Amino acid sequence: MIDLTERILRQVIQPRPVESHKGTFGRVLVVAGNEQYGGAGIMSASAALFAGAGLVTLASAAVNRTALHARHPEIMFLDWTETAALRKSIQSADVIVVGPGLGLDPGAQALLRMVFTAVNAAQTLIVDGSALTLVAGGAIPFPQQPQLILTPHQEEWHRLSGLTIAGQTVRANQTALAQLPETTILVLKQHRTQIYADQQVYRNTTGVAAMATGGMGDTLTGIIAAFCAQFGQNKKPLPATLAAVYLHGLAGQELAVDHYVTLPSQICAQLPLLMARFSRAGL
Ligand SMILES: NC(=O)C1=CN([C@@H]2O[C@H](COP(=O)(O)OP(=O)(O)OC[C@H]3O[C@@H](n4cnc5c(N)ncnc54)[C@H](OP(=O)(O)O)[C@@H]3O)[C@@H](O)[C@H]2O)[C@@H](O)CC1
Ligand SMILES: Nc1ncnc2c1ncn2[C@@H]1O[C@H](COP(=O)(O)OP(=O)(O)O)[C@@H](O)[C@H]1O
Ligand SMILES: [Mg+2]
Repeated sequence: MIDLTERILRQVIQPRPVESHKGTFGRVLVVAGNEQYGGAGIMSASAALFAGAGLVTLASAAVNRTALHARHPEIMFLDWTETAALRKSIQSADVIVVGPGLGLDPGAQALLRMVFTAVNAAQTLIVDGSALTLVAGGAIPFPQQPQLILTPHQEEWHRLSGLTIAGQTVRANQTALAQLPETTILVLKQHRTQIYADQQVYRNTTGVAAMATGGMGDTLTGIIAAFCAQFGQNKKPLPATLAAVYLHGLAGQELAVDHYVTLPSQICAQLPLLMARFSRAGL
């Protein structure tokens, strides 16, 4: 087990090239947030925006449009029942997040099937929340083509792998991961999140109990997405993922010095400050 340190941030977060534009920093599409869990989609997309993705689109239940734009007009919005437009949006994305607040009803199942069918081998697909629970149900297999990043909490991993929380040992987790598409990265969230990839296991050393608030995992998906979009090119999604997990915890930890609880929106606001600090450290 390799403990993550600040070094991963200096290694991954680079000063922005002078000759650049929004397209340089990647296109993230977030498919998330039904009528009940609209906040999940908004938090994931907001985190992608604050973590530096060049263009962010949220595909969600139509009712979430105004709430999103009242907070962040920078994020584009798509009604996820507009299937042709959604398919087009999937095709032009570099990184897709699917699942936070998606729900488990037949509409959510159809949407998940559609996303899994439309993604291609050049893309990164981050699967979280309800989407993991739906796959665990057995009727919708993970796609083989894209780079998969799964971000279950321990109960979601229980549903997916069949391993009880007490049975989630390193060896058992590695064996379960070997049943999934070959290059899958597993981010197994808990108070000290573990990341499994390439036969290796990493342990996050940041994060505090002040972060135990609904929406904190939704927020992590957006940070991973933005990091893969900006820094995960040339088939290097693993360092980008490790840095995103570390940064998410560090933001919460620093806030917790004088905040008893830390909200996802506060974590987002910290991200550009921390990224500036660590990109300069690399100079
Ligand atoms: N504002 C919004 O829109 C929000 C929308 N959300 C969306 O809601 C959907 C459902 O997601 P969900 O995570 O809330 O529920 P579910 O999948 O039933 O899992 C909970 C069960 O797992 C257990 N558990 C065990 N270990 C655990 C661990 N380490 N971390 C966490 N849980 C752990 C836990 O144990 P217990 O609390 O009982 O001790 C409980 O029995 C999903 O799409 C999500 O994206 C949320 O993000 C919230 C904000
Ligand atoms: N006590 C804790 N210490 C450190 N990190 C925590 C703690 N509680 C929660 N977190 C972090 O918050 C996130 C929770 O994810 P998740 O349960 O999926 O939340 P949600 O679905 O509500 O967005 C994970 O990244 C987890 O590591
Ligand atoms: Mg979650």
